[in-house]
Amino acid sequence: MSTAVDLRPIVICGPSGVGKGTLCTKLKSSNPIFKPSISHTTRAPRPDEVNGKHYHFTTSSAFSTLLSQNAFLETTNYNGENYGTSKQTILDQSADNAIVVLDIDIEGAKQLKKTDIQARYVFIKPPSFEALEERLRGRGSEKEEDVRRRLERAVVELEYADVPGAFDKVIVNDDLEVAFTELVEFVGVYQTVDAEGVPVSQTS
Ligand SMILES: Nc1ncnc2c1ncn2[C@@H]1O[C@H](COP(=O)(O)OP(=O)(O)OP(=O)(O)O)[C@@H](O)[C@H]1O
Repeated sequence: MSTAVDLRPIVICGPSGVGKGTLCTKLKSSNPIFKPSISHTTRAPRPDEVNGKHYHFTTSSAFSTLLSQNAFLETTNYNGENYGTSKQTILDQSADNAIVVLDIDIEGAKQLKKTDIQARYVFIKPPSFEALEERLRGRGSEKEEDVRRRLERAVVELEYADVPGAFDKVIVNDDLEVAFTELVEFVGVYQTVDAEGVPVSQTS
């Protein structure tokens, strides 16, 4: 017997360093149905990158046009190039039988809520503020000033997570495996490949 799979995108929010990326990576490697959203970018493709698979490679003027049409949930500028998560891309990927997993900040989530995209919103909480600080410092990828800025932002994000109805599910990422199990249960699609990539079961 097969049950219809809920293809609504999964939005994963939470303060920097809480483990969103770690959980998203685990989710995506547990079942090929989970896909990251394919961003638009103005940067040139690298030799191994395929347009429409790794990114939607776009000219600066096309990017500006999309921006003026309010086509993006969020945009970033990195190394002088623009990157954006397009709402239409999320709709297209969902129509193509993928569950899009979005690791976006709260502002991006608020933007998404204003659209007609029916997503499922998950907030990842640290077991404590001290644990968050420890993880951020432990990762060692940010300068002290940046760590402080991220922690200040975390206070605001954690407050927003407590607003009734802001998220469909709040998961405390204390033990990673426990948090991952909670995430999988919420999403309702069980793993088809184990950590070695060996098939283990079908979707629920
Ligand atoms: N449950 C956990 N217990 C201990 N450490 C963890 C746990 N989950 C993740 N980590 C570690 O915490 C650090 C931050 O995790 P990660 O980079 O996934 O966070 P993030 O929320 O994606 O951050 P950012 O938003 O800045 O990208 C990493 O070093 C990761 O290995």
